[in-house]
Amino acid sequence: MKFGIEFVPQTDLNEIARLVKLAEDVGFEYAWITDHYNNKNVYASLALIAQATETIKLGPGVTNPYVRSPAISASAIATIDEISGGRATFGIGPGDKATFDALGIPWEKPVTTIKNAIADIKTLIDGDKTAGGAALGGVKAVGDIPIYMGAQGPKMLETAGEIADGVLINASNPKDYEAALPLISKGIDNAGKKLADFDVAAYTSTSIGTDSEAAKNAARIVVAFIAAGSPPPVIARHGLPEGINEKIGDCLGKGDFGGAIGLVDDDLLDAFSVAGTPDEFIPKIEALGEMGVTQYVAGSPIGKDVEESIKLLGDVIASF
Ligand SMILES: C[C@H](OP(=O)(O)OC[C@@H](O)[C@@H](O)[C@@H](O)Cn1c2nc(=O)[nH]c(=O)c-2cc2ccc(O)cc21)C(=O)N[C@@H](CCC(=O)N[C@@H](CCC(=O)O)C(=O)O)C(=O)O
Repeated sequence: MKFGIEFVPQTDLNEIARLVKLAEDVGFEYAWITDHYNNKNVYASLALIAQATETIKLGPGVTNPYVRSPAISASAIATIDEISGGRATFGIGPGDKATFDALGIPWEKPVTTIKNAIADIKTLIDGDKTAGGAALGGVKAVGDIPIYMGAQGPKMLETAGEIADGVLINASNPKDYEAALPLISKGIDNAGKKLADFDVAAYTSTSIGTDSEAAKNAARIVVAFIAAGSPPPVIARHGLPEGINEKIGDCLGKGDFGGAIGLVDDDLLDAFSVAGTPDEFIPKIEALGEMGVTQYVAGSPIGKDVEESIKLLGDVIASF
């Protein structure tokens, strides 16, 4: 099992770079930085992290093909590869409708758009010319840059299997991977590739601590947002009460975070996060591995005390 860590670049970037260095020191192999237009810039964040670290691979987790053209993304990730001495990875997903509505960007044919974007980005990173004649000049990737797709829908998962080197799935429970793996495998088979060469990364909401209840409580608000954004089939997949996503969504919509958190019981925590003590973590990560997960990505909130939690995750990593 490989281990990654996710940060949302909305806090002090030098602190994030310091925490990624700590993560590298305790055994994490990947750092993924989320990309939302209303947060700090993902590539500026990655440049700082590249300077602060030596071995950890790093990249957007995930950008999208709508806010930046493939040429701009290719130049940006090739630059990170150059700065980091060949450690760049590249995560790209379809983004979300709410974002593009706010930006006035039409969100059309996401599968086709991602396929075309990845084809152009690969062409440019490889130093070749696109059909339109674009080519990178003053920046050159050090080597191959693995391309991951952020995906959750069936078509997007199959497409990831077909055209990417790995997939980042926003899901924390083995049931989600039981459903996702056949779709990813279909795409891998379509492309004549091997599952063994493909990285299935579980982008999980993580909260670890020495006190189980405190760790679980730290995850409840994040799980509330995930549950509220989960479609009915996902609620049903986890055997959760029908309409719980709407109930939580209503509380969040009214700013009633206490009410939303009050609705997040341990079944919801188990469905949408990995939370508890290190001893509780190990069997949960093993269960994800049994479903075909090959990279565990520790996502928000990571824990009540992030620095302490990264060290505890280091103990978990040491046992794999
Ligand atoms: C588009 C959408 O794909 P999806 O994978 O479910 O999208 C949900 C999320 O993955 C997407 O919003 C991501 O960008 C969210 N996301 C992030 N989104 C961000 O904006 N920033 C992030 O940092 C970020 C991180 C992230 C990490 C992991 C992860 O799994 C997702 C992440 C969907 O509806 N897919 C369906 C339908 C696809 C579709 O539109 N098909 C049409 C069009 C086909 C065509 O396009 O040609 C058709 O069949 O006709 C499907 O896959 O079956």
